[in-house]
Amino acid sequence: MSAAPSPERPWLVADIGGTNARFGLVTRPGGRPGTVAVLPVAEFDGLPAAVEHYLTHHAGGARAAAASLAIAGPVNADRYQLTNASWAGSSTALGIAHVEVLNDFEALALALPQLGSGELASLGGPEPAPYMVKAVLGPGTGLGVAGLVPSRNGWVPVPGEGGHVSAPVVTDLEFEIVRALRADGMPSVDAEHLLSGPGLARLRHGLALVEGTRAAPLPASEIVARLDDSLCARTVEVFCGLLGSFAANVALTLGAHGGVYLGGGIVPRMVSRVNGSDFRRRFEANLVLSGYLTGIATTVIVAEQPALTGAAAWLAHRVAGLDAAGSPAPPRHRPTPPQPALSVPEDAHPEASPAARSSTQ
Ligand SMILES: Nc1ncnc2c1ncn2[C@@H]1O[C@H](COP(=O)(O)OP(=O)(O)OP(=O)(O)O)[C@@H](O)[C@H]1O
Repeated sequence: MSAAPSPERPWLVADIGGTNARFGLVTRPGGRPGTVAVLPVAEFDGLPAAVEHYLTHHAGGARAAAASLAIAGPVNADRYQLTNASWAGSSTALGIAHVEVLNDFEALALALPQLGSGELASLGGPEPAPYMVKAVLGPGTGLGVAGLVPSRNGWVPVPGEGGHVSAPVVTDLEFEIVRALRADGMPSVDAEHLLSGPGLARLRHGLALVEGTRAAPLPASEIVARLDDSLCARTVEVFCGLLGSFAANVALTLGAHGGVYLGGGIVPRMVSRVNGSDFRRRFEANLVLSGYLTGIATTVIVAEQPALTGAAAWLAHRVAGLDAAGSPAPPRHRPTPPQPALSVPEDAHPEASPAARSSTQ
């Protein structure tokens, strides 16, 4: 069991993505991470070299008493494997007495109960219901997804690999883009292949193919920045529509009455674009359960490095036995979820009799 953090023996927290490795220190119990630095993953051979660099060059040679590592990829006890970069190994190689390894979106989910209103921006819907299941997702180098479930003993994070489900292709244009990309060599159509930084570039390429034009490749940051370029603007529109449908899929799968939260490296940088897009209409556009989705808030996490906050909360929970999200535990008895406003059109399930439908409600 590790000691509480102090300025002399801080806790190291990290959020390791396919592009960026973010580090910070927690120097007091319950404190938020400070001394934050962001290092490029591609410039280091592996996690131990990046940790060594951070502690030596950004943290005054600090020696960590414990660490919490949020990794963009599957984790198994002390072992990690980045999905979109080469780093892999065991956390024991860091030589730190107590190390927790968790998924990066699991850490982001754990940050949610700690975030203030100034760290969140609405994308539509009602106020998020407290103490109900929450979902978090975010396009970055990849597409992360996780849930956060209230229990009698506090919040329970639910990691997964939801970015690798099939892409939520809905409109004729989206089908045409995917068909063009498939013909151009895209091997499969995971959601992450379209809803990520590389996905934005792929969507723009696909849109150009559909329109019979050629466009020199551009990175995601350029596509988002070029407001007066028609192809870039339409690419962002397609991205936002797909994102709305994907967020709805996650909300429906988890029953996320506590809200769907969006993080990652792209959406927080273009909140007004997403707000002015088809995102929310696509989120609510479900033939059977539109009323259910209308009652679910969609919110962008605009906090600085929120996954570090979640990684610190997880360590506090594991070391000091605090609620996993570092916040007061939810009520012992879960409130009844709002009843979904089911409005089933007569022709939605032509094979089902009214009696059969009502028995499922
Ligand atoms: N200003 C910007 N606008 C839009 N996209 C951007 C911007 N800056 C960076 N990106 C894109 O964000 C992605 C990186 O996002 P993020 O910082 O979440 O990565 P990461 O945490 O390393 O990745 P992941 O956790 O998904 O593996 C890159 O694909 C990059 O092109």
